[in-house]
Formats: sequence, structure tokens, C-alpha cells
Amino acid sequence: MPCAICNGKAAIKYASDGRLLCKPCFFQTFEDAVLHTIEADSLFTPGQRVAIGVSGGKDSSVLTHVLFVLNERHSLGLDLHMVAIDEGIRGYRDDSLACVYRMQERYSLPLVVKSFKGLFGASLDDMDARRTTETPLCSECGVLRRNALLVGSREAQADIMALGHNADDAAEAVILNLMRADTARLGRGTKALTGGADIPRAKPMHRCTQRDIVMYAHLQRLDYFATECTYAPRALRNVPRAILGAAGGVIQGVPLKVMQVGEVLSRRLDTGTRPGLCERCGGMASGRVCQACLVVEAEGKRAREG
Ligand SMILES: Nc1ncnc2c1ncn2[C@@H]1O[C@H](COP(=O)(O)OP(=O)(O)OP(=O)(O)O)[C@@H](O)[C@H]1O
Repeated sequence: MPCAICNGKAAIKYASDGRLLCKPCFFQTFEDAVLHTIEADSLFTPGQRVAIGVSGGKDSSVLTHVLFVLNERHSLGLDLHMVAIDEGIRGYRDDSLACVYRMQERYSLPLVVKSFKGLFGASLDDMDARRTTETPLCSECGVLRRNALLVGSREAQADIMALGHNADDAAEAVILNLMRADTARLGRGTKALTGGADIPRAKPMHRCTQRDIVMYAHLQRLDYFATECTYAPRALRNVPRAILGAAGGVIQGVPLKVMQVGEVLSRRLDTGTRPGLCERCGGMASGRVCQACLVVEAEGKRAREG
């Protein structure tokens, strides 16, 4: 089959729109899609210090590589830094952090590492050990990680964060919030730029599908840690992930379609209320105190009760 762009020999299906492409055209198309999001959503301005959240996983490894390439190729003028969070998950984050250190060497970017233990007094494994039931810890972990990324980005004196969220992540969030009838958060994750109250969060791969990201990482032979998090089997996200996985076999570009619906619904349901600042830590909060401070408070109580 001929490549849909250059008529050369096609080797890869571009999952976002189903076109068959050769390897160089696939790389170019994927990188152009990220550049398009950066420009269309005005994510960055020249001279900005960008803290890339790097976990050692495929998404942030691809993001770091593509931002590094685009910054050079298009003279974006970005001062790229890396921020990594060690949640304290034995057999998972320790190995993926080793990958982050190798990335630091490869791209020669400054790196800030913050740990849950250092910031909140307990690792995720410590928090799990205090629980008597197998409750999913992923939402608490996500809340604390967001806060830790903010602390790390402040330490790096970053103007903006760049995170590796993709279209599948956004679609999973839309489906999860639909199932919970959480209309206030329906559009959460569907925007490429959020959180003006503190350091904003940009998602340059927001319109890239997971399939294309995995293919890009594989064909570029990027170094990343592929093992799933120890706690992943308990994650609520497995439900929407399974739905999207099943639909992906029969509907082209399904994550992008679900994401578009989330965007439309969130605009229609927008009440105009914007988050303020937490009175304890200064992070973003919908109430007086942010989710991270509430999680830390609950964990402290658990630890005292032994
Ligand atoms: N431990 C971490 N340290 C720094 N940044 C992180 C960490 N975990 C997640 N992030 C950032 O948040 C983004 C979304 O994380 P999430 O866990 O939802 O996705 P993921 O698919 O596991 O990402 P990745 O493949 O990069 O690990 C990541 O791409 C990365 O930019």
C-alpha cells in the first residue's frame, strides 16, 4: 500500500484518522499534530521555562522527545526542564525513575525530583499499608501528584508545566464522569491548557491517541518504562479504558470523538465558577481547602490512629 502523503511504501496506520503512512511521514505527522496544538491553543510563548512532568512512562518520554525536537526545529525558544515525582511505589516508580535519569542524560535537561515521603510524610506504599480494605488509591495518588508537580515546578521556577496527557486519557475522564453523573467535571481533561490561578498546565499531546504515542515511542526506539503501576488493577479508569478499547476495534479515532463530545457538553454545562486558591497551601482549590490538603489531613489521621 502507498503512503497517503508521499506515495512511498506505507508501514504504519495513523490511528487518529486511519491513514496509512511510511515511517518518516508518520513521525512528521505526529510531530506536526503536537506543534498544531501548541500553536492553536497558544500553549507556550518564547522565553518561557517549561517544566515537563516526566515519569519515565511512554507518554512523558514521547512528550519530552517531541518538545525537545520541536524546540530545536522551530526555534520555539522554550527553556525546558524536567520534574519527576517519586510516589514511593516499590517495584514500579523506582525502576521508572531510573529511566528518567537516563533521559536527563540524553537530553541534558535540568531535573527536579520530589517525593511523597518528603512532601507529605508517607509514600503511597505507606498509605496503602494503613488501609484495611483494597480501596483504589489512584484518586488520592493523582491529587497528591498534582500538588507535588506544582511544588516541583515552583522549585524549578517554571512559568508553565507540560504534561503527557493524551486523547485517550481525556476520553476516559469524560466516560468516567458521565457514569458518575458528575456534570461539573464532564469537560475535565478535555482542555489543552488549564489552571491560570497558579502555574498553568499544558497538554501538548492532548489530541494524540494512545496508539499513535505507543507507535511513535516504539519506532523512535525511545527508552521508557513499560510496566503498569502496581496499583493499576484497582483503578476505576479500567472501566472506561475497557469500553474505549472495545470501541476502538470498530470505530476510527474513538478517543478523539468522545473527547469532542466532552468539550461540547462542558461548554453547555459551564456554570462560570472558577477555582480559587487553597487557604493552606496556595494551590488551586474549588472550596476553601484543596483536595491535596484534605488527603494529607485524612492520611495524618489514619497514621495517628495506627
Ligand atoms: N511520577 C510522575 N512524575 C512526573 N510527572 C508525572 C508522574 N506521573 C505522571 N506524570 C505526568 O502526568 C502525565 C499523565 O500521567 P498519567 O499517570 O495519567 O499517564 P501515564 O499514561 O501513566 O503517563 P506516562 O506514560 O508518562 O507515565 C504524564 O504523562 C506525566 O507528564
